[in-house]
Amino acid sequence: MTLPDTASHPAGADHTFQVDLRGLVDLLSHHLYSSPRVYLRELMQNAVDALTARHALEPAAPSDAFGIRLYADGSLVRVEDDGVGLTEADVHTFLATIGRSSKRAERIAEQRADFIGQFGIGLLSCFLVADEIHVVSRSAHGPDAGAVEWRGRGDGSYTIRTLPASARPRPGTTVTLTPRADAGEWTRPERVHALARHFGSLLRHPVTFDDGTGAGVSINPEPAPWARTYPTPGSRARALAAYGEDVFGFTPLDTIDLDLPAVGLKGIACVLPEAVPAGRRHGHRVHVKGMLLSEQAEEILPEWAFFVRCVVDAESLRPTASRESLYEDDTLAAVRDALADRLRAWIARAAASDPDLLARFLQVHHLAVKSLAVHDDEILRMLLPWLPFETTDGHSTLDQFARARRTVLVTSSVEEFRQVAAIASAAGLGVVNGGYTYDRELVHRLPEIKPEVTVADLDPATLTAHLDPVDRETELAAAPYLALARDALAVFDCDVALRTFQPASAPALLIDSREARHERTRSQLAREQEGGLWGDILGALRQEAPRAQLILNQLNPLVRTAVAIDEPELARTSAEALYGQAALLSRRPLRPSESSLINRSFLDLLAHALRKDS
Ligand SMILES: Nc1ncnc2c1ncn2[C@@H]1O[C@H](COP(=O)(O)OP(=O)(O)OP(=O)(O)O)[C@@H](O)[C@H]1O
Repeated sequence: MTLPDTASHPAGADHTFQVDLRGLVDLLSHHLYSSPRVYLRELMQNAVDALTARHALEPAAPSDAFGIRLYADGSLVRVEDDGVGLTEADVHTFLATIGRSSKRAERIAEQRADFIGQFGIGLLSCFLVADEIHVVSRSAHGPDAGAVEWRGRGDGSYTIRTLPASARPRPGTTVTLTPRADAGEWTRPERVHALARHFGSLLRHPVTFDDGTGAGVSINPEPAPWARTYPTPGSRARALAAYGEDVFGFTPLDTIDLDLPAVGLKGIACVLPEAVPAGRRHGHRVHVKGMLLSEQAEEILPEWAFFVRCVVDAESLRPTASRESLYEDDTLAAVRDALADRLRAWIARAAASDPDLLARFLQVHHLAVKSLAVHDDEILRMLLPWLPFETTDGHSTLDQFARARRTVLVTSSVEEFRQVAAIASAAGLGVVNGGYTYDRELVHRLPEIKPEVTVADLDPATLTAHLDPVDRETELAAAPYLALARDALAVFDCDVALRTFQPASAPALLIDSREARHERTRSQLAREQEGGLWGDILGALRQEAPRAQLILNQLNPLVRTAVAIDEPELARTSAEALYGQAALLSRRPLRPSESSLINRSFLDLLAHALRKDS
C-alpha cells in the first residue's frame, strides 16, 4: 500500500471563516425569534443594559437621571439612550463582531447577572426590518472620548467614522433604522408605540415615545402595579386583579402578591377561575429589570402550580438567546423554590383563615390539588380534610365523612363502588369511591392527619362478612335451588350464596373485581391453549383464580319466590336472570357470554309467562 504523497501538499494556509450575514439573519428570523417585532425589544434591552452600566459607573446619579427616548415617524425608527456608550475600539470589538458581547467580558464576569444581553447577536434582529443599522455613540468612560459613527449593512460590510464631540454632546447611544418597505407593519409609529409599551411598560428608567410630532409621551408613566401605593388593602387587591385581567384576559379567582426579596423578584400570581387539566403548564410573563422578555416562560414554577399564571419582574434571571425561555441555573431554581413556597403559604392561609376562598378554590381546582397532595406532604396535611370525595354519604369532605366513623373503607374502582355502595351504606359501612385518579391513594393517607381513623380497602370478603347469614332452616330449604344456580353459573366462575341485607328491594348483589375477572380470563385462556406455548406461559402466571359471588337477598320477595321454584328449568333461568340483573346493575362492561345469557333468560322467562297465561 502506498501512502499519498504528502510532500506535494504543503502545510495548508490559514483561513478565516466567512459568515454569510443574510443566511444568519434568515436563521435567526425563522428559528430564534417568534416575530420581526422583537427588533424593538432587542434595541430597548441594549439601551437598558447600557443604562445599568452607566449607573454602575456613576452610582451617585439619581435613578431617573438617565433615560431612553424612542422615535418613529413612519420613515425611520430611532432608539436613543443615555447609557454607558461605546468607544471606537468598543465599536470594532462589540458592534462589528457577531457573537461578541461587552456583557460577557472577563472584567465584568461578576456583574454578568446585571445585564440582560450576553450573546452578542441581539442587534442582528434589526436586519429583520431594515437593511442598515446606523449607530452613533459616545462613551461615558473618560471625558475625552469622542463620538463614533457605525453603519452596519445586511451584506456584512460596515463603516466607522469618528465624529466631532459636538455631534453628540452627552454620552449615550443612538440607533437609527430606515425600515424596508416590507417591514412597515412593525415600524409604523402606532405599532412602535404599542410595542414599546408592551415590552417596556414596567421599565424603571424614564422611557418616552415621539411619533414625529415632537411631543414625547411616557410609555411607563407609573411604576408596576405592585410597586404603587394604595389607600387600602382592598383597593390594592382590586388593582392587582384588574392588572391580571388586562394581561391574561380572565378575572382571577384570587391574586397573590409576590414579593420575594431573597431572589430579587416581585409580581403577582393570578389564580385561574376555571379548572385546567392536571399537568398542563402555563406560560408566565417574565420581565427582567422591568423589560418584558418572555410571555411564555414555563420554568419559573414547579409543575404542580398549574392553577396560576404569573407576571413577574426579576432582577437576575437569565434568558436564553431567543428570550422565550430561561436558563436552568441556580438562580432559576431558587426563584422556583421561592415561588412554590409563596403559593403554599397562600393555600395555608386560605385553609386557616379564609374558608370561603378555600371552598371556591377547591371547587375549581380540586383535581389539581389532589395531584399535588399525592407528592407534597405539606399540601396533603393542609388540604386533605377539605377535599371532596364520592362516598356512601354522597359528596363529602374526608373530614366530615370520617367524623362519624372510626373505619373508612375505600374501593379500588368506580365499578366496585357502584356495586356495593347501596348495600354497604344500608349495612352501616362508610365507603369512599377510590376509583378516580389519586382518590384511593389519598384516602389511605388519611390516618397521617387523623390517626384515630383506620382506612381499609373494601374487598368482597369485608362486605360479605357484614351481610347477615340466613337461619339454618331457610338455608336447608334453599339448598337445592342454590345448587342448581351454582351449576347454571359455573361458566362464569361464580359462586352463589343466600344472605339477608338491606335494602330489601335489592334482589341480588354480584361481588366481583376487575382483578378477579382478569385472573379468570387468563385461567380460561390457559385452559383453552393447554400444551401450546401460550398455554404454558399463561399457566405459569396463573394464580388461585378468585371467584365472583352472587349473593341473593332473602329479604327480597322475588328471591323468596325463586328459591321455592320446584321446576328445575325455570329455577335455572331465574338464577341466570338474577345474575344478569346484578351484572347490569354493577354497570361494568358485559362479556358477550353474559349478554347472551341475559337475552336468553329474558326470552325464556317471557315464554314461560306467556305459556302460563295461555
Ligand atoms: N445601546 C447600546 N449602548 C451601548 N452598547 C451597546 C448598545 N447596543 C449594543 N451595544 C454593544 O453591542 C454589543 C452587541 O449587542 P447585541 O445586542 O448584539 O448583543 P448583547 O446585548 O451583548 O447580547 P444579546 O445577543 O444577548 O442581546 C453589546 O454587548 C454592547 O457592547
